[in-house]
Amino acid sequence: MGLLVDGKWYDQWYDTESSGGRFIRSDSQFRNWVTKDGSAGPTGESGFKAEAGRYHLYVSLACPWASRALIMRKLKGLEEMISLSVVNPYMGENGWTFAEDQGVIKDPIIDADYLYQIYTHVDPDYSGRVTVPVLYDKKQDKIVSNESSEIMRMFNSAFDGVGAKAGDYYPEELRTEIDAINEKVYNNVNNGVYKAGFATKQEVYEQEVQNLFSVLDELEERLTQQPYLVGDQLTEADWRLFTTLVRFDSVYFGHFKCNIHALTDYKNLWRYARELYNYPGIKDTVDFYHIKNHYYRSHPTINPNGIVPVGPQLDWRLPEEDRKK
Ligand SMILES: N[C@@H](CCC(=O)N[C@@H](CS)C(=O)NCC(=O)O)C(=O)O
Repeated sequence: MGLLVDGKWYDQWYDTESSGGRFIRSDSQFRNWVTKDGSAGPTGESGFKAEAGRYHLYVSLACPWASRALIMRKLKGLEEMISLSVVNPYMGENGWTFAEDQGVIKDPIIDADYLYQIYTHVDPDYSGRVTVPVLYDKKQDKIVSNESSEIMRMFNSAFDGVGAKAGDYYPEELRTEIDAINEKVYNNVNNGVYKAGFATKQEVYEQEVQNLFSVLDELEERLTQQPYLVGDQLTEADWRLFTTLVRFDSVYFGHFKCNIHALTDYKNLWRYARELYNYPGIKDTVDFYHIKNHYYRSHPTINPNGIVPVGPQLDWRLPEEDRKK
């Protein structure tokens, strides 16, 4: 794993030394928005109009952030409209690569070997982390965005006039509630597992893992009252939680030591996670080979020998009698 400094790649692990053993995620730098008419979005420049065939999405099937974008692309039926590349699950000294493996989809734009070449292609002096997802504008040869939460929002509505499927996962009247739950889930669950897993001090790890499980307990309780995080309707808040839940027992429980409980110990959350997994189209976006091989092989500081565990054996099917709460 590494990063770019003035367009040059350096192989370097996260620095937790200067932050008291804490993992601090850096902010994404490309923050433009695809909009219906090409006007500027909440951040960034104008000039990215929603058009079929114009944009390309780079993802890792292992990555929970990239998976959010992939899920929204699926839900909104944008597969034909927005082309896709998938990186190799192993993220080593060159970061994400397009080396051949099952499920890898090569880069059609510059036939890059490494994802960082996409970043330097649009900005030869780029400094920062090279992350997925990346939404790329083939018309202007620019990166639109490398921030998954914003790519999700664009996919949710920007392409509605050019043939996207119906469905609004961020409805106006629920936004305040969605934003509030997203904030809590992001800090304690989505990023919480990373904060626990990458902590390099015992007390930091313990605190992060406690925060994570206290929020999972809260969510478990919430799901006794209502089927989804924000009431009766599926929203982006559910899909954002889902990408962490689906990786939980296979990776975060063991690799990131988030092991106070397994997801399968939570009656409601486990049922809910399976319901979302079995939602039309969603399981096509989940690849346990990429998920397990990425995490267990790419983090030598926490799993130096790179052994990928065989289990756990999980049954993601949801029997008919469990479908209704
Ligand atoms: N805030 C970003 C985070 C994306 C992110 O951190 N992706 C990880 C993969 S799960 C990555 O590419 N990491 C490479 C690195 O940090 O060098 C987003 O939500 O899009």
